[in-house]
Amino acid sequence: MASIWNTSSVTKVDASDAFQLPNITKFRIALCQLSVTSDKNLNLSRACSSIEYAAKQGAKLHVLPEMWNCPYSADYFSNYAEDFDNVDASPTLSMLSKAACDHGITILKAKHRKIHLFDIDIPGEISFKESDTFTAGDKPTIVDTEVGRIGVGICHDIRFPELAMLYRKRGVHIICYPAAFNMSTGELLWELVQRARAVDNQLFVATCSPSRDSGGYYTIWGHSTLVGPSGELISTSGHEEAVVIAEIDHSKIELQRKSLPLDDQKREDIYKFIET
Ligand SMILES: NC(=O)CCC(=O)C(=O)O
Repeated sequence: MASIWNTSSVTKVDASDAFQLPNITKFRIALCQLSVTSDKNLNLSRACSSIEYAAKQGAKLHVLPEMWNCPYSADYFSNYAEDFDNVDASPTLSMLSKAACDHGITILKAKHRKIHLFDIDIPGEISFKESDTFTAGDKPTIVDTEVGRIGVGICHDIRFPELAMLYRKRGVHIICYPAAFNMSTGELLWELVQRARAVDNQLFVATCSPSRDSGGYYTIWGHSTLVGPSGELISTSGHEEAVVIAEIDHSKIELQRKSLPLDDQKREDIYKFIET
């Protein structure tokens, strides 16, 4: 399903897309900003320890970075790839599945494939072409959990407001973006795009990045962050390895939408958002 701007028809939203408070209205989220090396087993064991730590802190939702088991560098991608249809043959899925059982948490309810591949060429600064090694996903990912309806995007997906708008229209409470922004675009844009997606759509945005010391040619910006529905920065990390534990209170969404009813103020006589 794709989303586009169009001036002649309206977004199709059914009753199940209306904003509803989830069963748990206040809970802790963990953003596990991991140091990623070329040693995959070490990456898995670090992720496992972070999940354990976060679970002990009472976190109900754990977000891991984009590329947390493999350095963000095209020459590693194919060697580190795993068969996600077979848990036993996948060291990563096996570890996550065990962690879910050990700590009584839910992992792996959906699979999101990055919709917008990161192809960039800033002369003298950075050049990267994901489309040389990856194929883009072709659908949004929405998953209902006890802590709310979650929309997923991966890194570069955050730059596309239409995806976040589509999630908003479908009743999402939190958009999670595992990510790995870089030093060239991170400082100027990373916080800006997160706050923009949150404030425009009046929902929570949670991001999680590897830490800066991660291996590979690409230097990572870090700064995993939780932003609230009025665009406020709730909690963030620096660039080093860290687990950010923060509170999500869904009543903030209701409050923000009551105080500033953007949906009612929209001028759909002038512009309309549709899904195709
Ligand atoms: N891994 C990515 O998609 C990086 C996106 C990024 O840094 C950007 O500026 O966009």
